[in-house]
Amino acid sequence: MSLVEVDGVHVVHRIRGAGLFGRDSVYALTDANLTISAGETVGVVGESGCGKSTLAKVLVGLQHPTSGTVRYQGKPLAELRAADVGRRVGMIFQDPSTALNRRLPVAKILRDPLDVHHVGSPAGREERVRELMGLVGLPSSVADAVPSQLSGGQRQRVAIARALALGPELLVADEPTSALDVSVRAQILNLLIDLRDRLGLAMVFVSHDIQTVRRMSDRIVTMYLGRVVETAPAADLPGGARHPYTRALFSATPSLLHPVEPIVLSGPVPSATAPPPGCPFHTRCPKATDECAATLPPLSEAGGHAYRCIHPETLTGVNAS
Ligand SMILES: Nc1ncnc2c1ncn2[C@@H]1O[C@H](COP(=O)(O)OP(=O)(O)OP(=O)(O)O)[C@@H](O)[C@H]1O
Repeated sequence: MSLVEVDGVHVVHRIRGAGLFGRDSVYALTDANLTISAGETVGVVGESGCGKSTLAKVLVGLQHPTSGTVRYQGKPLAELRAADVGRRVGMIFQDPSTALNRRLPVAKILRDPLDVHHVGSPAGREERVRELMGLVGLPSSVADAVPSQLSGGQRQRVAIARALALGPELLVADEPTSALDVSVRAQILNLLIDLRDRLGLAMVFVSHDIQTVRRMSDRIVTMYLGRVVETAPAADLPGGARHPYTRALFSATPSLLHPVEPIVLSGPVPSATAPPPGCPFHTRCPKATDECAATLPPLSEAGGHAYRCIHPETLTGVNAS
């Protein structure tokens, strides 16, 4: 059985706008389907506003689906108690400065989830806090420090330790390094990889940095305008990308090891309040035809690779490494 199943999830926000009764609908996530296996790392890529964070929040229960279901080992997330959610999934946010309570010392931040969910004895919780600090490489000397007394990298280590406090099986990391100094990004990435491997965690890794996502992930999900448009084994990318948008994302951040023919996209991403009919990508796609504008492409699936495109890219084989 899969660890997590995202089944037909839609998230629609109602905002003040020009629509009916002065309200607009923002289609943040449309018919998202995804399974995550135990121990698997799934990378999520796409331009700003394409729904990556919404998907991440849906996975941890911070965003309720407008429709559709998220299941953990077959149980709907909406029916799980908070402690059970915490034992299944932890989340790391982009900016540890805003994600941590700035008034609390590190040890208290890490003890809070254990206290709230009555995990073990008080002495056992103290021991668990020491263990968590060791796990993320924080010296015991910072136990009484508040977040403002720590470096950005140390703050993100605290956030990671807190996400692990209840022993989750899945870690959802939403741009975990983009708010950090370039010099500490690699350290935090290496820490995440090390923890994932030591603890056997599944991971959802959201990032704009497609080359890092490719290196870290088993599978890559490409999102465009709230839709999953391609899911592919990371090892098949970029040369095996079938959706032109995935190919375009890789071509925007070229790699010497994995060269991709440049694809220039026309125009901006359409508004999420009025996604175009048919294929959501057709307004910018160099291969679009009238049919693309008329009909949402069906899902084509083979060998763990799925995409929605009726004019898929041909395989270039440039990904061999
Ligand atoms: N609370 C909200 N109310 C209204 N619209 C929202 C809300 N949250 C997200 N959106 C909209 O939903 C869409 C998807 O947003 P989301 O944050 O998931 O994208 P993203 O891919 O994570 O972007 P980024 O890479 O910039 O973080 C965007 O159009 C965004 O403006």
